Amino acid sequence: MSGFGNHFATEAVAGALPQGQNSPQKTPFGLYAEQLSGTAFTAPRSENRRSWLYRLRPSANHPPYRPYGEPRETEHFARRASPNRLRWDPQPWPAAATDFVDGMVRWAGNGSPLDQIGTSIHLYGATASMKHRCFYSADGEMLIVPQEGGLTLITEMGVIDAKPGEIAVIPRGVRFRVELPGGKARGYICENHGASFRLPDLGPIGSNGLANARDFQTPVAAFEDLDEPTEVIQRYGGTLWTTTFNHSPLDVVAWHGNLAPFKYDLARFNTMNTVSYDHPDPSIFTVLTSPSDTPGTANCDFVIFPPRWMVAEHTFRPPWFHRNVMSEFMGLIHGAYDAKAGGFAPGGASLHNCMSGHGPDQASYEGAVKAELKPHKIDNTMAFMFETRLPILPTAAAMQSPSCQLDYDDCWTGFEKPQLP
Ligand SMILES: O=C(O)Cc1cc(O)ccc1O
Ligand SMILES: [Fe+2]
Repeated sequence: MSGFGNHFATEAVAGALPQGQNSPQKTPFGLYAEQLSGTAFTAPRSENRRSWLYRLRPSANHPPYRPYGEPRETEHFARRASPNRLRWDPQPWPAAATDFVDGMVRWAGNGSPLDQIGTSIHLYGATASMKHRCFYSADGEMLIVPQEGGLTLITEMGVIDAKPGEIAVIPRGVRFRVELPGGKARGYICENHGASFRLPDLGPIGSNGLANARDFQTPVAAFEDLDEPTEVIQRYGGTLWTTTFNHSPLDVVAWHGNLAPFKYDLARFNTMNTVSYDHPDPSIFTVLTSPSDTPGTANCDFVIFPPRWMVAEHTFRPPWFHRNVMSEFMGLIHGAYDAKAGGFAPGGASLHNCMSGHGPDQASYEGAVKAELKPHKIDNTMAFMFETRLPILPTAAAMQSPSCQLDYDDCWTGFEKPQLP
C-alpha cells in the first residue's frame, strides 16, 4: 500500500476487519482487538499515530520477561564523551551462525531510551534467519539501512522485503522476525527514542520533491497461525529481555490505522542541489526527520548522499570543512563518498561529534581545488548520515573494536599553508 502516514485498512482474511467501529462486542471470527499507540492518546490529530490490530491471541497472553543472556556490557556508552573523530572499517562477518538479534551491536547513541530522547545506533551482521523467535523494540522505532544482503522482515502487520538501497522502518513495539533470503546480511540501524520519523517540511521547495509520500510502501496484513513455542525478545531500557509465547505473536489477521511499518527505495529520492554556486547544507538531502522540542533542531535527521549532478560554478564542490553543533554518524551503502578519497568503505562508519572539525580529506581537497568544473555526475554511490541534536557517545564495543581506525586524523594532515602576499 502506498503513501506515507496514511490511514490504511487491510485484511488477510475477507471479513476480518470490523466495519464502522474499532472494538465491537463480537469481533469477526472472535479475533482479539488491540490498539497499538505510537503517540499519546491526546497527541494532536496531526501527530497522532495508532493502529487497531485484530489477532488470534491477545498480546497480553505471555509469561514474564527475564533478561536475555549475559548483559552486553560492551553496548554501554563509553564512560566519557569523546570529541575525537572516529571511523571504522566494515565489521567482519560473525564466525558462527548468528541471527539478526544476536548480530546486532549497539555502536553509538545519545539521549536515553527511558527518557524517550535521542537515538541508539546499531550495526548488524547476520548469517542465519531467525527461527521460532521474534524481536521488538520498546525503546524506539527502528530505521533499518541494509548495506549488504536483503532482509525479509516478517512483521505483525505484514511482510517487507528490504534490500540494500532501500530502508525499512518498524514502529516501536511492532514485533518481527528477520529472514535472510541471501543467507547473510549486514547494515545499520537507527533506533529512534524520540518522536517518530516523518517527512521534512519542504518550505520554498514547494509541494513536491525529496522523498515523495507516495513512494513509501506499507505491507498488507499477513499472519501466521502457529501454536508453537516462540521466543519473543524485546529491547527495553537499552537491554534485551526474553520470554516464550505458546504461539507466534505474528498473528494479526487484519489491521487499520496510521501506525505501520514501511519501506522506501532511496533511488526514488528526488534530489535537490545547486544549479548556480556553492555547496548547500546537507539538510537538502533529508529523507526523514524526527523533530525535537526545538523547532528546526532534529532529534535525528536521516540524510542521504545519492547520485546527483554536480554543476556548481566557481565552487569547491565536495562537502566543505565545517564544525557543526549537531553530531554526525555516517555510513556508506555502496560506492565512494565525495569527501573521502580513501578509508571510508561500504559497510564502514564514521562519527563527527559536536564542534569536531571535519570535511574533505587532504586528497579530496586537493582534487576538488584542481578539478575542471564541467558538469559531473556523482554516480554509483549512496552514503547516509544520522544527524542528531545531542552529542553521540560511542559504545565500548565501538571503541574496543579492531575496526576502529587509529590513524583517522591523518586524513586531515598535509595541507599546504597559503602564501600571503
Ligand atoms: O561531514 C559530512 O561529510 C556530511 C556533510 C556533507 C555535506 O555535504 C555538508 C555537510 C556535512 O556535514
Ligand atoms: Fe559533516
